Amino acid sequence: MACFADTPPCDSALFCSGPLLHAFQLSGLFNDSKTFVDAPLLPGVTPADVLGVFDALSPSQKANASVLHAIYLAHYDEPGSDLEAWLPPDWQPHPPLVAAVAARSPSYGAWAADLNALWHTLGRKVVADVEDRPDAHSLLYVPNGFVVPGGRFREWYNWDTFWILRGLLECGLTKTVAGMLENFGTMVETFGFVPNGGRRYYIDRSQPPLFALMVAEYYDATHDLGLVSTLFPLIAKEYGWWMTERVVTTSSGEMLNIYRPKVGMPRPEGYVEDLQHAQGMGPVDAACLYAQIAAGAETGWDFSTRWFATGSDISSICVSSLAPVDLNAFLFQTETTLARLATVLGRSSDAAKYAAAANRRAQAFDAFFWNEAAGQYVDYNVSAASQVQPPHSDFYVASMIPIWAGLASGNASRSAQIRDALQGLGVLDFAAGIPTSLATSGQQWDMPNAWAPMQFFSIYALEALGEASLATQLAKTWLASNYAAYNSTGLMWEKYNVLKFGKPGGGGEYTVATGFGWTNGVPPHSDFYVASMIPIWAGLASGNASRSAQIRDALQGLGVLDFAAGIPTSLATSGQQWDMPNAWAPMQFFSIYALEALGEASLATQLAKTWLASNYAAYNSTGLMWEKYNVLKFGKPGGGGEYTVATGFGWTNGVALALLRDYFT
Ligand SMILES: OC[C@H]1O[C@H](O[C@H]2O[C@H](CO)[C@@H](O)[C@H](O)[C@H]2O)[C@H](O)[C@@H](O)[C@@H]1O
Repeated sequence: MACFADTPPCDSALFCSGPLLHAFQLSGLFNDSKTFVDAPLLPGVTPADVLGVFDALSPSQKANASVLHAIYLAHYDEPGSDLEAWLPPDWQPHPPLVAAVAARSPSYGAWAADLNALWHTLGRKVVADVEDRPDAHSLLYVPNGFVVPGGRFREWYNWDTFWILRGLLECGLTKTVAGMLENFGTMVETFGFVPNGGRRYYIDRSQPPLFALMVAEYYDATHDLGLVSTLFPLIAKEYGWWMTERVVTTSSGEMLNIYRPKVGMPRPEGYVEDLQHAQGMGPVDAACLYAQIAAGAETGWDFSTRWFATGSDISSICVSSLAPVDLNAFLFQTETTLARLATVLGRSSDAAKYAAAANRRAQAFDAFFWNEAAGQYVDYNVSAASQVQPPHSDFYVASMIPIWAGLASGNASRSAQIRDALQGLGVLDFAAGIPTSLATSGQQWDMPNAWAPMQFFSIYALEALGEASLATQLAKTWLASNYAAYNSTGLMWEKYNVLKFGKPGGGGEYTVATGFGWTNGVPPHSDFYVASMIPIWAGLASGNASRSAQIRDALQGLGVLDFAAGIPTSLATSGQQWDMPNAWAPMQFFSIYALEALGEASLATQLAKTWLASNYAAYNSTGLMWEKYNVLKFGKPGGGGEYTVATGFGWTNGVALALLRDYFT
């Protein structure tokens, strides 16, 4: 197994490795390891400034959370403040798809209209400061606006973008798609590949390669040969990267692809978790483990028993010795697509070269990945020179991906065998979609989670098998479950529970996110309006423990309790005063006592203290109490709307006095 001791994910002493990162991540100041590494430096602050202040601390100060918190407040801006809300310029309120769906089902038509409004909520652009001061940000600069997944995933993601682009194209946003493809082109120019996501802490690894397929989707929707001919050398370059940096040669001489980032340190965005996984290990074993954890993230399946040698023990993760069935199917599709685009562009020798590569890979699929006894395509263990005997689950949904890629097409007996195997395993019989695996491990890429991209592959795989009615049934079940969850929560979710119709999934390192790019939908403008706290303050959820926990999880998933200066009015940046980034005193009041009513006293205390501290900082620097405050900028007044922000200020003072009584006496 490859190990790369002392190799950091990137060369930043703020965002990727080093004593400062270590101290802050272990300080307990952040609920999620990703928060700290998403915070840029304030304007005027340089990496040398903050590193200098940190280096001058004594060892005990470096371990003191209050000291670190003060340094954080003085030097760092809000996580995500270097991304601005961006409305795609080609967005249209009534795309033809919505009318077509509405004609068959008015309720799904209304839902599709809401999904089209996704692009309002999830559109982002990188602010100019990221280009001007790249070392002050973990965000990577890209020139064009893009669409993010949502929740804690504030930046673009590599393979998520394939489904986001599909949705954008369905809604007619071809210019936006062109811009996002150009962004990826700049990534390949810089790094040789598209990284995992738009942060420098992701540049040590990629994700399942779908860039060529994204370009093909765009070409099929627009026939814009100009952009395709610009991007062709870049998708070819990225394919070359996979064929040199992520390849092994088997003892019989075939080249198979693997996931293998060259890193030997914890993931900055999963720092605390990775240190915990390596607890008790010596430095060499720990470095090997970090490489395998990063490889797990590169698979997009982070994490799953699919990669574990023992049970559900993540410390036994061993990814790089496997040639994953889905990665090799994606590269088969990449080769096929490169051949097709080369033909369209009149590059006949390239077309022949990539068609030959696809042909070789199709043969390798039969030799290495097809398991006759199981009636499935399975991962191949290159180190052991044998197919993986599923240690934990008789089924991983990755086995559907070669079928989607067309590798079983035209083979009637194999198609029937696969269908029988799927029916025998019962994986098409679940209440809410096809499961990720049959192993219940607590990891997010296992039972009971069902992910949108895996439904997509499975539905089109069933079509490719000639099983149209099974495909339709799975599509309908999935949509019905998404719709039920949307109706009851007003949200689209990152993943769903395959056992519980209409319920979100869970497990893994972070609270299930909402948004959500690849699931394709959100409510019209904002995932959250603070008015939703008022029924809770009024006691309408009191005494209902499961609903209270669900509300808390939703608030945490949305990240609305993580802002620098209180709870925001909404997540929509509209320029109106009752929207982001404004925080109003009465809404803090309702929210704080709503959290108490949920039984979340420590969250309530934290919000009360944050709000009072921000009021107090503003008072200290301006001598004034303000009508509203900026939730992104600690100690600063708010703005927007029809008039200049007022001072005085009646209800701000009343709320402050009430909170001082309840939380400071
Ligand atoms: O912070 C933990 C991990 O989060 C990401 O992985 C998950 O979300 C991605 C965005 O939707 C998705 O592409 C991936 O398949 C999910 O497992 C991130 O990509 C990981 O690198 C990161 O360690």
